[in-house]
Amino acid sequence: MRTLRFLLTGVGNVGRPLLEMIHERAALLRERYRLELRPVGLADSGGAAVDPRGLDLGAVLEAKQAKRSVATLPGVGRPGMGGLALVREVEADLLLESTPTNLTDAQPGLDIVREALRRGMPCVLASKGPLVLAFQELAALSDWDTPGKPALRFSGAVGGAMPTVNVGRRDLALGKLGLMEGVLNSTSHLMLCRMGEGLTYEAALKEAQEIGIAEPDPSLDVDGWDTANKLVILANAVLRVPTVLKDVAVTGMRGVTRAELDAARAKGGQVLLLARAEPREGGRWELSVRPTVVGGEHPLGRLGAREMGLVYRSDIHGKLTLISGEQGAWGASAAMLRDVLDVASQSLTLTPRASR
Ligand SMILES: NC(=O)C1=CN([C@@H]2O[C@H](COP(=O)(O)OP(=O)(O)OC[C@H]3O[C@@H](n4cnc5c(N)ncnc54)[C@H](OP(=O)(O)O)[C@@H]3O)[C@@H](O)[C@H]2O)C=CC1
Ligand SMILES: N[C@@H](CC=O)C(=O)O
Repeated sequence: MRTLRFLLTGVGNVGRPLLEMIHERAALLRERYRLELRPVGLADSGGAAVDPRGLDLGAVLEAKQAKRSVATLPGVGRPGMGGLALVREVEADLLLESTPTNLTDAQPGLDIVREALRRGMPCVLASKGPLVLAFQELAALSDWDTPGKPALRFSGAVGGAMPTVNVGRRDLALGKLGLMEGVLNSTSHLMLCRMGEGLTYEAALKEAQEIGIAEPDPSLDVDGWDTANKLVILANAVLRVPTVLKDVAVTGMRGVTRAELDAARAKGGQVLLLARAEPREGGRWELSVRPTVVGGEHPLGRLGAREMGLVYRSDIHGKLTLISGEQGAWGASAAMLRDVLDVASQSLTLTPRASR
């Protein structure tokens, strides 16, 4: 039996279900993977909770359910202790990071992940800011560029449970990739569908917020930036082209009218907030995010309101369409868990180095 001691920064819509899954599936983890995942440090916006013997997840989840910070937990709470201090001061084998995405400076996630990787700690991210603003730097600090360096995984950051990064990078190995198209933001897609059914913009956004899929700042969703973030991550990770946000032409969905939604529907198609990566001369890619009318014959033309999708085209694999149903933040939590298992299977000797 192996024990992996983990830190989690961000205990919100993604972090909470992740802890629930770890708690509820502890027996299955032991039985199937001979693995115990032990939470030794958690941080939210109010501070941290630390226990090297393992925090009581039942008590943690109860506190978060009651909208209390983990820092209020008796005996283990550390009011005011941030994620960075957690990584510096608490010995652990693995960092899980799910703080809010911030496109200004990618903080607090970026410093937390940098510090963890520098200390030799594998990192699993749901947050996109560090990947979007510093992909090449994090790749250089991790196994992404150099085998043997600490693992960096982020499959939950692009499409939740839909295995966009894994399929593109691993399963389409050696393929020369062609046009890639995706509906990668659940919130805007749900909103476009609901508005097509007659809901107002505000009511549609409220539904997305209620199911926990909207960003803490929902302008990232509706203005196309969350989709652009995911396209930047896929371009770096799958297309293997160093890419930053300004390489993407971005138009959000706020300007889409009811008449446009109705017209697309009448023809059997729909309006999608579509991410596209199109190969051009000289190894260049043209990247865009914009509302796009697609017909019913398009592989994503009949995407349901609660679905996301991605179409890869490869010269040797052909066309591959991924569609994931039933969105929800838990899809990203489940993807983080699969990344944890990937890290656990690859690093047979994880070295705790948090106290240096
Ligand atoms: N929701 C989704 O469907 C998906 C989200 N993501 C990404 O995952 C990340 C988390 O999203 P989500 O869970 O929805 O967001 P939430 O707003 O629900 O949760 C954010 C968590 O981070 C905590 N937090 C905020 N600031 C800090 C800080 N400075 N230090 C430590 N913790 C902090 C919050 O604390 P407190 O609890 O005290 O408020 C909360 O626990 C985002 O980067 C998002 O882009 C990725 C895929 C899907
Ligand atoms: N806000 C995002 C959450 C996942 O990345 C979305 O709506 O898709």
